[in-house]
Amino acid sequence: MSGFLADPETRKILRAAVPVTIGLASLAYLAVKLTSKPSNGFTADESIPTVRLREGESVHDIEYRENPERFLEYCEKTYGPIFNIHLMNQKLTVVGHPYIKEVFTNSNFSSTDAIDEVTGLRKYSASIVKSNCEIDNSTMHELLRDVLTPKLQLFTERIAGHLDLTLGYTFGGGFETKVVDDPLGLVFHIIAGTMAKVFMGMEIAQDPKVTESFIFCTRDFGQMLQAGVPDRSFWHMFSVNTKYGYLDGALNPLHKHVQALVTASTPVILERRRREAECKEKGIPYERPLDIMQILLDESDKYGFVDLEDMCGHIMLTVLASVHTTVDACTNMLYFFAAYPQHAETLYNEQQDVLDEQAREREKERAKLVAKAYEQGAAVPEFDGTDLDPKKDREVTTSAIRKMVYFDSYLREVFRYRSARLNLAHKARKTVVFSNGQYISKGSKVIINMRSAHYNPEQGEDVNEFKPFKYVGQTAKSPAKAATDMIFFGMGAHICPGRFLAINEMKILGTLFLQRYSRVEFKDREAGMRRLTQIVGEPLDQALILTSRHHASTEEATSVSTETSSTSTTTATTTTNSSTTISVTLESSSTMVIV
Ligand code: HEM
Repeated sequence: MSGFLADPETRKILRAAVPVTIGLASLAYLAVKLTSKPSNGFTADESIPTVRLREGESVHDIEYRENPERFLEYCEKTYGPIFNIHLMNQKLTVVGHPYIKEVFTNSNFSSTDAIDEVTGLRKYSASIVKSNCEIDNSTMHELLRDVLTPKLQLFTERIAGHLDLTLGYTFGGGFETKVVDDPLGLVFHIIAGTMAKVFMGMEIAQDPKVTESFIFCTRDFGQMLQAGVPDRSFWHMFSVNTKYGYLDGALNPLHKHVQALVTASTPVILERRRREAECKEKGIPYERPLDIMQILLDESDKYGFVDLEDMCGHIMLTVLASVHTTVDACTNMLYFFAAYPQHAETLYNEQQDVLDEQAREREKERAKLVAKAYEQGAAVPEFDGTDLDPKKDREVTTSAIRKMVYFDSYLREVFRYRSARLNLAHKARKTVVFSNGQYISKGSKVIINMRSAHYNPEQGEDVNEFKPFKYVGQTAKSPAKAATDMIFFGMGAHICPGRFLAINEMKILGTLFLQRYSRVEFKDREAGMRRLTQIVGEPLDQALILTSRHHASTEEATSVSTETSSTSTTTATTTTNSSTTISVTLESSSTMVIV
């Protein structure tokens, strides 16, 4: 797998792909950014003010791009919570606090309609599934919400294991200082592999083609959706639609990714079926593999999946919604580590306390069992290879992750702080009247002013400051909880059903990352700080410098050279903050540039 990423051609493609890759959430952004189709026009409600254009400008794009947060703040102050703007070739009504909830919770507003209008998304996605094709079908939402999320804790060990392993070979062994030029590309690789294991299962995900599809399907889909954008001629659109949309979508590039999943899964699923039948025959319980593929198999009657290809099509659609968004959120989290190192250190201290406590509890358990055996005159129990194996004492477990309440608060604040722009367009299927009497006429589009929810002065005086631990101890303010002051994952019937998985992955990745690196810095701090509030889908292209925890305790740590030195391998023993002695293998003693 690391070989796959090390291939320079692949890395080039990946880097080029990243700015245009899309997940469902960023589709909304692209939908307004990339369209060449004329907008249907503003709502007919003339009481909604249209923001005045600057002299010599015919749209609001330049002013918005110059400083989105400042532009929105000015508009809110001047025009109130609801106003019209002409942005990205669209006539949009911006809806801000306190009316945002009325968009998310009214089924006559559809974000998929808004995306579909400018990308033709539905045609392409419907062509890779055979069941559940009707508009607004919520099969995957229900499956993720009702079946995956309750089982999420069972995935922690697998996620942690994979992340730990891949962090090692993508970001490096973890004990050198490095310049990572393309953190997004590396996180893409790490998260796509993790998702492949959660979605497809351990055996199927071993096939490198599966992870490749998890990485590249989003890029291919994004490129396809943009295919008709620059040229609006009838014949151009005709050829684009023929290629991708009609002929049953035969040339839809998602098909090859679905086929890759089908090919990798077929022998494994047949074997699972065989084992299940065998267990039934022998009257012994069948231990169901833990992955979304198995969930789909088990629920196929309920949800009407037709065959394996259909299931892989459904998985592929979920991959489009999940991988890029999670990669983006994880990379953005690393940027916050770089922007506010003092807070990252607080997170590290919290994890060490939690893991120390876990280790002490496990030690107590072992001592109890030994004492009992001693009392009973039995042999002293061996713990190696059992659940209480001392080697597992400091593993990142579900209960450890749950106890990291500073991390929960941190993530919520990252989500709040970063989302300060316009996002998530919705189209009105019928005329919708807001509680203040203003209305959006049928066919018009609204876009959510995330800033007005997340930077609302009602949240406290310091909304412009990043205060990551202000929610500690407030269970109602968990990062997954939607509220009028937290709409990072949307709200209402379509709220992101994968948010618990995404947050789990972020906490595990963050924990393992901070175990390895004591310092994360931007190569170009000024440019990096500007990336903190990028919305999902905009490029996160700032290089990071990582200093290993071990390295930080040596003199070399103070200087970061740009040269690559020859590698020497030494085995050493070091002591962590938690006073646990561990053996480490040190490779290369100075800076490496990962390209
Ligand atoms: C940090 C990562 C993620 C972010 C920021 C994110 C964000 C979002 C947002 C904003 C929406 C639209 C909500 C709305 O319209 O109200 C959404 C929908 C969705 N997300 Fe996520 N998401 C993430 C991760 C995931 C993951 C890991 C999965 C799957 C395991 C997933 C599956 C979905 C699905 C299926 C929908 C469509 C829900 C519907 O229309 O009913 N997402 N996501």
